[in-house]
Amino acid sequence: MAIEPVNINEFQELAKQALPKMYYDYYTGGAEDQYTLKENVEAFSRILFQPTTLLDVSRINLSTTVLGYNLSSPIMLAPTGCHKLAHPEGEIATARAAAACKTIMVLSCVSTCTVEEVASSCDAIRFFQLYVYRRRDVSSQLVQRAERCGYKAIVLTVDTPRVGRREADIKNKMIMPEIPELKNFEGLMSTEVDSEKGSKLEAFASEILDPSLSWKDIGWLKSITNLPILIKGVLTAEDAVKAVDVGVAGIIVSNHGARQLDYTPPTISVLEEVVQAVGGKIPVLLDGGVRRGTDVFKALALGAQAVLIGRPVLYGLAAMGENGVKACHRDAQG
Ligand SMILES: Cc1cc2nc3c(=O)[nH]c(=O)nc-3n(C[C@H](O)[C@H](O)[C@H](O)COP(=O)(O)O)c2cc1C
Ligand SMILES: CCCCCCC(=O)C(=O)O
Repeated sequence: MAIEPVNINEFQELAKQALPKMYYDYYTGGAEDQYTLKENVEAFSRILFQPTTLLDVSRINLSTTVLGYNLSSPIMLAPTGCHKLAHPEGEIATARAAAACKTIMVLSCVSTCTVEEVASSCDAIRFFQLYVYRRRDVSSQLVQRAERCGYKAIVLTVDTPRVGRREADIKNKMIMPEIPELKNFEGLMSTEVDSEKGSKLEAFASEILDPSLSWKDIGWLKSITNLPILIKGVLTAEDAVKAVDVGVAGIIVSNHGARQLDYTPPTISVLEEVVQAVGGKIPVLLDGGVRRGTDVFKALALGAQAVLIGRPVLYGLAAMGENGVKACHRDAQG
């Protein structure tokens, strides 16, 4: 009889068995020495509890709200690219799991099911994650499509002026943009990459991502959408204050799962400074290394409104499709 995984590390093992090495390496890897990758998880382990006792815990309610939406627990699904590399149903399976778990799914703009396909697949609460492209018209069309299909917020990722140096992807000549196609771009922009060397993902990203993106562009983004905007990739009090000043609706403390700049601090270690700088004016969320309910509890205790999980979703999806995502969401609650 097959053994039921009981935690996210066991799901990771199953994902490793299920996936071709190139895709497993893409999902699991971080940038360069992967120092921050390890630290994202280990920094949680260094925070210990000193519990008081004899409190009535017979009735526990894990539910919370994010931007006014009710969630069954404070664990959302982070945007991650290309779910069809993990499972043929791709982001549709993930969205159905989000609906079943009553949580928010943030759809990556580099998804393998379109914004529209995901929207019509179920009634999950969906946010749309945006990269800003050199072709601003492509970014605006994606935002407008998301708005038309009922996505509730735009999550602007600000830590990716280029894709980080992921050495496994370089060795594997990671070919994610071509197989399968990045369907949101169909009819808008070519996803073909003319490069024989290294990571094709990196080459593709350098061609299309706009490295000039800066604070003034928040005004541009606000001018093309009525949706609330969250900024994903804040790691300092200074940037948190700027985010409040430009009028965004929320902040995600994130180092992109340690896939961008290596040697950034683990996210849990900077959460408190960001929360203090924001002073309760907007919600602060966190992702990076969240693998257990105790991690979630630590993030909430340090001021996060909720957390997001990235790789755990991909491991669940690769291992068992929609049911695997549901199980990983449950396991992240502890
Ligand atoms: C395979 C993979 C793909 C990702 N793709 C995106 C993306 O398209 N957009 C984005 O903003 N973040 C992306 N991320 C980063 C996640 O949103 C999130 O910040 C990170 O995975 C959280 O860390 P965790 O994996 O330790 O939970 C990706 C992460 C992974 C692992
Ligand atoms: C626009 C191409 C870049 C896709 C990067 C996906 C991502 O964020 C990740 O792999 O991490």
